[in-house]
Amino acid sequence: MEASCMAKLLATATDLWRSFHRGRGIVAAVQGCSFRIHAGETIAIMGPSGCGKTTLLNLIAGLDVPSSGLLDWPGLGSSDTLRPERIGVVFQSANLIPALTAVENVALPILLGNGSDAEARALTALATFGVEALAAKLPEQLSGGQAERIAVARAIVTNPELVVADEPTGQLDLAGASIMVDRLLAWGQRTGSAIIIATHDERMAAKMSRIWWMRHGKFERMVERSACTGAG
Ligand SMILES: Nc1ncnc2c1ncn2[C@@H]1O[C@H](COP(=O)(O)OP(=O)(O)OP(=O)(O)O)[C@@H](O)[C@H]1O
Repeated sequence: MEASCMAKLLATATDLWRSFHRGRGIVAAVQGCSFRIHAGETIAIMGPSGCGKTTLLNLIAGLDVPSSGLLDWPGLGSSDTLRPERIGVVFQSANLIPALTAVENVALPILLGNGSDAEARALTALATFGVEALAAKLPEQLSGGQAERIAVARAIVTNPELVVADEPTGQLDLAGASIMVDRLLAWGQRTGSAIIIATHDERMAAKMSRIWWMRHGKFERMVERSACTGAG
């Protein structure tokens, strides 16, 4: 699905700031960012280490609250009902639960939402990323790249309208990263979901319809390839 300004507005932010106390000082990790995210959009957040990508993703996913500014999810509901149904999250370094098998990890968001057919849906999500054969493995038996594929399967298992992924391909080689992102984008096209990934890899970012370049907590440059420019 091609995103357009007619597409459902999922999230909107105006002059978003997030600061942290560190020692005696304050770090302003996100500084005055404004944007809109529509259904079907694919967005890469790029920029040097420490520029604020993870902090911004955590705000968009409702995992953290801004220090100031407005953040709203008009198409997704209130901030306390966003996850796991409406927003799927891929954390940096996969973050699988060690005591659960791959399929149990992937089924977890469905079980948390009291959904049905959790195992069957988890197997389908694993198959989307070609890792259904790993269903019975524990995280300690997986390579970093396999764990990343399973973490992405977990993020899409509830068919969320927005997927937020923090460096989801860091452990994969170029070919593996490309296949995984292609499968995620194909899933997004089928479902009409929006996908935002933070990445250091320009080849992955080039697959997305928008690129937000960050520096020192601010949007330095926004590259828009789709008709809908949601900045500001
Ligand atoms: N909980 C926290 N407490 C204090 N400082 C923090 C906290 N979280 C992030 N920061 C600081 O905010 C800034 C932005 O960090 P963030 O993790 O968002 O950057 P990033 O672009 O995701 O980096 P990377 O590419 O290395 O993952 C950094 O200076 C970081 O040290």
